[in-house]
Amino acid sequence: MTKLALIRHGQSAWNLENRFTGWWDADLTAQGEAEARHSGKLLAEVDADFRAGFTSVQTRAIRTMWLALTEMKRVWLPIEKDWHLNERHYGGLTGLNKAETAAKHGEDQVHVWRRSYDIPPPPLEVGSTFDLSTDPRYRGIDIPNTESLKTTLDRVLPYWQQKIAPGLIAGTDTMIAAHGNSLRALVKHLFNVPDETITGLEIPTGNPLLIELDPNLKPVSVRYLDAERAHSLPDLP
Ligand SMILES: O=C(O)[C@H](O)COP(=O)(O)O
Repeated sequence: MTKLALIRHGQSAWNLENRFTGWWDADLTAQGEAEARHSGKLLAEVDADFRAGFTSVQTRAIRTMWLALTEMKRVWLPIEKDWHLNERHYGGLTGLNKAETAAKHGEDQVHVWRRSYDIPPPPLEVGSTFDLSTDPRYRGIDIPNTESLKTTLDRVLPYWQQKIAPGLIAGTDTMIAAHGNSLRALVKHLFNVPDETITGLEIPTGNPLLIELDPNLKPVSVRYLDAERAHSLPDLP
């Protein structure tokens, strides 16, 4: 069985401040760094031979991968960074405090923006402080101004199929360090989770989700490595 480890980055500065983050490049907090190292310690104990890694182009995911690999003594792994694994773009909500936004627009509206499958938040205004169109890492990329979980899946999936799946089919144990919603999209695909229930899946920061895949990439087992910080798991397909 091939092993796939999905790691949501450790706590970021904006997770701590409870701000909508999306594509904004918030870095890890000291606690986030500790969570990333702990992920690496847990992964080092797994009976696996990780030989490939993928991250987004966002600092918190990249550094989570580095810190985990350092603990695993595997900094030599080839790592591919790609924006297709970025967090879901939070549009015009980027930078706002989640609790203040709920107080202003109501809990129900904020829940729709955060957890509906196909309703995106309002778009980011052109010229906003959080506009990343001049960021060199996105040169030549038609960056979105908002995304739902559905449109996130629409860009994660081709990348998975073209870049990640072939290695897994060939038997390469693989790590992905990414984000709450890009990983949620991937789990939806792998476990055939229906649109209505995927939004209930919460992946904790810095707790690797270890999935064993058969040669058709069908999951045959799934568990969080840190059982004490585990959340509910999707049913096996
Ligand atoms: O982008 C963010 O703010 C978080 O990474 C994920 O946020 P969510 O829990 O609102 O999906």
